[in-house]
Amino acid sequence: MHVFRLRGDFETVDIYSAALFDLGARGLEEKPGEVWAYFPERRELPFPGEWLELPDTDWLEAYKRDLKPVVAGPFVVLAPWHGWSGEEKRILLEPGMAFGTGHHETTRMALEALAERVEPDMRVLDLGTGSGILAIGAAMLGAQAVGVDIDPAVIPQASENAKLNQVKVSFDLGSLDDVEGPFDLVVANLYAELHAYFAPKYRGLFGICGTLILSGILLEREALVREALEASAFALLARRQEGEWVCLIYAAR
Ligand SMILES: C[S@@+](CC[C@H](N)C(=O)[O-])C[C@H]1O[C@@H](n2cnc3c(N)ncnc32)[C@H](O)[C@@H]1O
Repeated sequence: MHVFRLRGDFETVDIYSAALFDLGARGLEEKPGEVWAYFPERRELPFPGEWLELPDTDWLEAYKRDLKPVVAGPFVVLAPWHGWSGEEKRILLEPGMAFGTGHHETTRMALEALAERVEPDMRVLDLGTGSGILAIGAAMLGAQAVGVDIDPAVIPQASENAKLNQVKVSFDLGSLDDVEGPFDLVVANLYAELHAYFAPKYRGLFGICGTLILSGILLEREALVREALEASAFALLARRQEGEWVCLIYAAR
């Protein structure tokens, strides 16, 4: 396993975290005075830091050991070995290499927004599904959920996670040009620039109306997304913020 060490803590490195995951990072871990980004292979990175080599198994074992249950709205996200006595709906995830354990603000806010908007039998698309967590959450709320991702490595993991939770979700390799709408609700935890680029295409995923939940937006790039969405026939319904991260909920009109 290859580790890229960045100076700082989760808070100072947070501005890079979405970009690190997009460039192939499989996990981030805070150490005293630094943050370790785990990569399956070395690559050029546009951030200040240095590479370190680790035996493959160490980080995954340490990561699993330190993983804690996370509550998000009516859900709790658990690893299969966690106990939980609360009333929350349990999303079980086998921690693997895919993004989406519920520990990131962007995933938690998207789950909370889904819980407020999903109704039984809605057709829901999870664009950039990672571990499948959002599609699985939607299916638990009674939706017919579909998840797509451009990373072939995550599709089997998302399918395994759906089985673990005994929900039916179809996961496919691809992106928004590969899905067949219309959907009643689309959730996408990506990043601001991609939401702005996709804005005109998002409208084509819906029929007459629908709900679009956009997460993964850094506060400083919120205006970019809002301008693009408002120019593409979407009306802002609600906004969530946790720290530097924003989640925008739109109505297609
Ligand atoms: C931040 S993770 C979100 C994972 C999960 N949905 C969550 O909320 O935790 C973003 C995911 O989007 C995928 N992705 C990035 N660009 C994409 C694109 N253009 N189309 C589809 N998926 C994409 C990545 O491979 C990654 O799995």
